[in-house]
Amino acid sequence: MDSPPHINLPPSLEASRIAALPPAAYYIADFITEEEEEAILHKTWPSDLVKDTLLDARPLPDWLEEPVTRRILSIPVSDGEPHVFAGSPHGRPNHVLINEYPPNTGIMPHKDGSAYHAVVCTVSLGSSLCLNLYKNKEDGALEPEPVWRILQEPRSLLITTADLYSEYLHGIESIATDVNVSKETIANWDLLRSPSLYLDGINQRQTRTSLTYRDVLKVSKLGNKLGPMFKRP
Ligand SMILES: O=C(O)CCC(=O)C(=O)O
Ligand SMILES: [Fe+2]
Repeated sequence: MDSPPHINLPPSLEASRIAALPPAAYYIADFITEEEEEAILHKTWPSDLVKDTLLDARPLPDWLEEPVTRRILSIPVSDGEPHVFAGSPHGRPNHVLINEYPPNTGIMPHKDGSAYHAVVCTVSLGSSLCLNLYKNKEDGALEPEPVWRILQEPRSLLITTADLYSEYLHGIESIATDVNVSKETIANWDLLRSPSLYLDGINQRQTRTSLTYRDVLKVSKLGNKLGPMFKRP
């Protein structure tokens, strides 16, 4: 499970595409090192007053830009193409949401809405858990079972875009153990760092912290209009 001391990023996101999902989602298991994970977790301790709050600092502090933003911007979507934020209004993420999920903590199925450009980059720290993707029935009600599940390992980067952003909902179950974890049920199984950890079908959760990088379209209205939405459930 040790992460490499140096990170070898894929030559393009295409190499990390989650083929089972509609275009397009990408998963890079080793996006940061254990040392970088530790350093970021240290920064998000409550003393730094950023946990579970909207970080509304511009520009983003160095420890959120380096290494994560720099690496995101360094990977072309495919050969000869620019990075995944090239088409976004600010050309880069300008906003990071930090969420903490102790065991038995989740987030209700939801869509992220029109405040953001439709590219979401999530770095996971500390523990693995499953992100569920849901769709609405014809009548608008939520299908109770997820259509797909993505297992997010610590130090991984997950990128979701396009229809996955606008047409599907995402959520995390409030459970302590993810069950039925297998090649058949996990969309990104072939891209996992350590699939052998889940051969019994079980992921025992520990506290997972996520950093969600997005481009907020209208930065100036952020404080007034969006602030209260970002409290954790
Ligand atoms: O923590 C995550 O991976 C998801 C968070 C999320 O969906 C959100 O904050 O909108
Ligand atoms: Fe979300």
